[in-house]
Amino acid sequence: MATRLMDRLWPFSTTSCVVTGLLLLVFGYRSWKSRAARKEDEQFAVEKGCAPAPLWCAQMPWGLDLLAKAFWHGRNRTVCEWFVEISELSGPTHEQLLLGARNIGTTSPKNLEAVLTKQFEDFNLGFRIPQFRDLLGSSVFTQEGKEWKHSRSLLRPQFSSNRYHSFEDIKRCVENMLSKVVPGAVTDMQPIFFQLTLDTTLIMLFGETVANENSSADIRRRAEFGSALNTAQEYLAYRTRVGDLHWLINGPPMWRACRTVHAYVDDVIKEALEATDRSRSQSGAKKRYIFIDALIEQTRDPKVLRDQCLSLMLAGRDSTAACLTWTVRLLARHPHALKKVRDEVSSIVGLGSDAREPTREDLKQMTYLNLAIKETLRLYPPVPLNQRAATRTTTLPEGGGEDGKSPVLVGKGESVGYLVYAMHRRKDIYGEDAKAFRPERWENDALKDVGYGYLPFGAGPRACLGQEFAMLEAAYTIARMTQWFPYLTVAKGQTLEIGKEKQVLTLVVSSAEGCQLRLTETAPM
Ligand code: HEM
Repeated sequence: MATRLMDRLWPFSTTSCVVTGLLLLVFGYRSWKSRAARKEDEQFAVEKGCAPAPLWCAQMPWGLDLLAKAFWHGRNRTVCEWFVEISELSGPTHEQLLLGARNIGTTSPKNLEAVLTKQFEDFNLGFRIPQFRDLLGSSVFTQEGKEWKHSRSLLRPQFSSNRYHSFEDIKRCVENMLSKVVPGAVTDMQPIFFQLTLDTTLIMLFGETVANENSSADIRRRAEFGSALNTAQEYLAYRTRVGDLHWLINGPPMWRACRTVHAYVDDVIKEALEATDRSRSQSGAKKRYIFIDALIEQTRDPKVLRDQCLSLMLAGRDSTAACLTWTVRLLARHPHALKKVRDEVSSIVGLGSDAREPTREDLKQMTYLNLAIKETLRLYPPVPLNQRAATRTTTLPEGGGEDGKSPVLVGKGESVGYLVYAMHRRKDIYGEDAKAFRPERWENDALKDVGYGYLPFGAGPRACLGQEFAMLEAAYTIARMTQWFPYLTVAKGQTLEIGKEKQVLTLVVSSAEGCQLRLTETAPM
C-alpha cells in the first residue's frame, strides 16, 4: 500500500523538487544580483545623501510570503485595502523584497511628482511592455520614446472637444441605457455601465458602424468580446504583480481570450476601413470626425490599427465604467449627497425623463455633481496602483531615514510602485475623515494645493488623454439618470461601509458585489 502510494507520488514529488530547486536558484541569483548592484550604487547614494526607507518586512526569504499574501488578497478581493494597511504601518515610502528583487512602494506626492514629471527621463514603464504585449501589442500604453511620442501626438488632437461629436452619441447611448432600467426593480448597474462605456467608446473610435449593430448575433459577439477582455485583463493584472516573472502567468484561457478579442477588433477595423473608403468615394459626403479616420490617414497596417484601437477601447470602457459604478454606489449610500445632486439637477434642468437634456453648459454649472465625481475618484481611483522602473540609478526626493525626509536610492531597473488608492486615503493629506465620502471637502481652500496628492488621471507627459471625455460622460450619465430616477436605494445584503466591500482588481478596481440598486421615480415609502 505504502509502496503504491510512493509510486504514485514519486513523479510529482520529483517534478516539484526540481521546480522548487530551480525557483530557489532563480530567486537566490536575483537576490545576489540585487545586492551586488546596491554595492555599486553605494557611492552614488552617499553623494546624494540617501538613507534607506523602512523595510516592509517579509518574514520568508526572497519575500515569498509577500507574494503569497498578494495572491491571498487577490483571491479575497482586498488588495487595495491591503496597500492602505501597508502604507499606514510602514509610512508613505517603503522598500520591499519581492522574489529576490528590491522595489519601492510610495504614497508620497513629492515622490510621484518626481517619477511622473520632474524626473520623467529617469523612469520608464518597466515590465509593462512584456506584461501587456500579448493583449495590447504596441500602442500608446505600451510604447516608449519616439514611438510613444508619435502615438500620443497622433491621438491628442482627436480628443480636443471640437474634433469629436461624441456628446450627441453619449446622449443617445445613455437614453438607450435608461430606457431598459425597470423602475423599482433591483438592478445591477455595474454591467450596465460597462456596456454603456463600451458603446460610447466604440462610437468614438469607429463611428456608427459597430455600436448600432443590434442583431442577436452582434449582441452575443459584443458580449463574448467583453468577457474575453475581462479574462485577458485579469491575466495582465496578475502579471503586474510578479514583475519580470510575468511569463509564468499564462495558459490556454489567456490565449483564447486574446484570440477572441483580437478577432473582434480586427473585424470592426475591417468594417471601418470599408466604410471610410465608401464615404471617400462619395463626393460631398459629410466628414466624420472619428478616431479611426485619423489613424487610417497615418497607416492602414491592420496590426497597428488593432493595437491602438484596442488600447483605447480598454481605457475608455473600464475606467469610466468603474468611475460611474462607484459614484452611483456612493450616492445611494449617502442620501444627503444624493439629495444635493437631485436638487441641483432639478434646479438647472428639471426632473423627469421628459425634462430637458443637460447641455455641456448645464453640466458645468452642476458644481456639486462634479465634486461628487471628484470625491469618488479620490476614494476609488479607477487605476488604483501603477508603477515605473528606473532607467538609470537615481533617487526619490523623500522617504529615507528616521524622519522620512532623506532621498531614497532607486537602482537602475528597480521598480517604484505608486499606490494612488492608498495615497488618496492619507489622513495627513485629507484629514481625519479621509475615508469618508464628503464631496464638500473640495469646497475647502485647504485642498486647493493638493497637487500630486490627487492623481486619478495620472500626471506629467503620460497623463490621461481621455480625462475630459470621461468626465463629460460621467457627469452627463449621472445627471440624466437623476432626471429619470431621482431616488436610489441600496439593495439588501450590499456592503454599506466604504472600503469594506470586496473589490475586483484587474487594471482597474471595480466592485465584486456589483452595484445592486433600486432606481425609482418617486421617493420610496
Ligand atoms: C474616469 C476615467 C479615466 C481614468 C480614471 C483614467 C486614468 C488614466 C491614468 C491614471 C492614466 C495614466 C497611466 C500611466 O501613467 O501609466 C491614463 C492615461 C491614458 N488614458 Fe485614461 N482614464 C480614464 C478615461 C480614459 C478614456 C475615456 C480614454 C480614451 C478613450 C483614456 C485614454 C487614455 C490615454 C490615451 C492615456 C495615455 C497613455 C500614455 O500616454 O501613456 N482614458 N488614464
